[in-house]
Parts: sequence; C-alpha cells; structure tokens
Amino acid sequence: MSYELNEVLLSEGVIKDRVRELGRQISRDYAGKELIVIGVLKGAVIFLSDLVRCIDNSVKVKIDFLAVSSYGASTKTSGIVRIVKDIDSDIKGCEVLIVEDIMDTGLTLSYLYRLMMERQPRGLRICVLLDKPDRHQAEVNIDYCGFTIPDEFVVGYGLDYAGLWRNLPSIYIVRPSM
Ligand SMILES: O=P(O)(O)OC[C@H]1O[C@H](OP(=O)(O)OP(=O)(O)O)[C@H](O)[C@@H]1O
Ligand SMILES: Nc1nc2[nH]cnc2c(=O)[nH]1
Repeated sequence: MSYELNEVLLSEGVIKDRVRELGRQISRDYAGKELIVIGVLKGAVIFLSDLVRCIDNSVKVKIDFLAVSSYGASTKTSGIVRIVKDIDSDIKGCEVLIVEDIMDTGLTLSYLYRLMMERQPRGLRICVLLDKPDRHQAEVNIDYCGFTIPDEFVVGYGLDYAGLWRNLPSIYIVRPSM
C-alpha cells in the first residue's frame, strides 16, 4: 500500500509557538539545575533541536541521544521496542528529560521510562510533542506535551513514513492513496 500527504494538521507557526512555550516552562522548572536532555532518534531530532534552543541559560543543558525502532517501514508498531543505540552518559543522580516526537501506543515511552529508571536518575520526566490518547496501550506519565492529536498517522517535523517526510516543517496527516 502506498501513502500520500493529506491536510496539514499543525502548521510550522503553530508548532514554533508551542515549542517556545514548552521551552519556557522547562526553563522555569529546572532553573539553577543541570539537565540531561535525551532525544529519541530519529523522530525527535528536529523537535529536540528547536526545544533546547528555547531553554534559557538558567538551566545547564546537556544533550544525549538513544535510538529505538518498532515501526520500521510500517504505520503499525511491531510491538517490540528495540534499542538500536544507547546513551553515552551515566545518568545516576542526574535530572533527566526524555524528549520524544510522539506517544502513540505508549510502548516505546513506557519501555524507555522503565529502562532509564533502572539507572537511578535523581529525576526523570518526559516531554512529547504529540500525544495520541485514543491509541494508548501502555500508560506513562507525560510531564510536558505539545499537542493532543486524533488517531491519524502523521509525518513531518521529524516524523517519517518509511524514512521520508521528516524534513517537512509542518505536520501532515498521511492516508493510503486511492
Ligand atoms: O508510542 P509508540 O506506539 O511506541 O510509538 C512512538 C514511537 O514510534 C516512532 O518511532 P519509530 O520506531 O518509527 O522510529 P523513528 O523515531 O526512527 O521514526 C516515534 O518516533 C516513537 O519513538
Ligand atoms: N511518523 C509517525 N510515526 C509514528 N509512530 C507512532 N505513531 C506515529 C505517527 O503517527 N507517525
């Protein structure tokens, strides 16, 4: 089945404004502290790079990345979350913020939350750009959420279909082409 771009769900300007608000909120919450921001590759890379530039320098920000994969080239999760690359940092005793592009079934974030908690950070929070509550199968507490969205497969602003469309500055709905 092939998929095509449909309507814009979130425009570049709307995303920009919300990311700025999230950055302000994170700056207030972590002022005077050191914060390790962990981006989940590949989807979160665009969001993370905009978000960290909206966190002011009252916060000492460090950046690390891990990579997981569960969707492959499909619009449905395999249900098996696989770590493809781990973080380089030791997070024991540190304030940590996981940054993700989307919570869909929640399988990825619930797995990552448990994995990171085993490493005994001082604090662990989650920031997601998009949340699809209708699809949750596993629950995990989201501390910072950009937007709640309907049950549609979306691409753009880091999110892909089969590796494509991550570069689009807005977020679009994709549907099977007729
Ligand atoms: O809540 P879930 O149902 O687990 O879905 C969310 C995950 O799916 C996507 O990752 P994907 O496996 O497509 O990898 P990518 O980030 O490289 O695109 C997305 O980036 C999240 O990590
Ligand atoms: N690109 C993309 N990846 C996802 N992973 C889980 N849900 C989605 C989605 O809606 N779009």
